[in-house]
Amino acid sequence: MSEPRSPGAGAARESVHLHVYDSETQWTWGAAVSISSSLGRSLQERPRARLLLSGGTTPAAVYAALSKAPLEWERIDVALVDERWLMPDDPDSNARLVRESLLQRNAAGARFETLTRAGRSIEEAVATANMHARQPADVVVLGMGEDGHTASLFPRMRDLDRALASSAPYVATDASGCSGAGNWLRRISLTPAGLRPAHTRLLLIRGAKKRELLDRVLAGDDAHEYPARIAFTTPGAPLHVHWCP
Ligand SMILES: O=C1O[C@H](COP(=O)(O)O)[C@@H](O)[C@H](O)[C@H]1O
Repeated sequence: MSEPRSPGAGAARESVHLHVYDSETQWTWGAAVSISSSLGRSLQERPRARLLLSGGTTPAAVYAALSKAPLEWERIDVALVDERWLMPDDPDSNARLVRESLLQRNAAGARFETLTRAGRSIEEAVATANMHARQPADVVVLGMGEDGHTASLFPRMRDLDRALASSAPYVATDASGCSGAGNWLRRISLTPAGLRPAHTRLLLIRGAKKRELLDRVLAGDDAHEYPARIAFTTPGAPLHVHWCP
């Protein structure tokens, strides 16, 4: 890892643990076992555990592996790190991805909170998400786009400042002007304030491009350049990065 630019930033990077796997299969099972172990520990300590999941193209195999974990899934609340302003059954929604990959097999009995719901405005959806977020997350699974975004916090996004500085766990975002957001500009996203209380943080990434990007992300601390930096600059739990080629 690069030399820290300040004692504070260095301390944050020291709390990043990189788990490297040789193959996608090992990565899938390594990450799934890590999430499952954390949830199991939480269930020993509390009546319910809370799991926040990202969407995108990376995590489906891990979620499918996790769905086979022998956990008391009826005691687990599954919610989303972020969502495109789409209904939960839309094929491009993160909710649909989680439902089809995780909420199957042993995990079919988990309680699932979507961020969007028919007939609900985006402001109402954010208010409901913030109410649910009063229960701190046990495990947060983050992703990172090739532009360095995480959740729905995109570089140069119009209201990135507001989202990064927000004291609310979730905000509505407008990703206009950020090509990484694709056709989905209106979104709901976890903020650093929402990430902070989580007991366990994971970042799931694959491929050479994202490994190079990770090095650049870890070499600085400005979340405006790479919002994915909130994963390790936000005070709280260490970050476990799971990567395979
Ligand atoms: O838009 C999103 O992208 C990120 C990263 O996705 P990936 O396809 O590069 O893995 C994801 O973490 C986020 O939940 C999603 O809404």
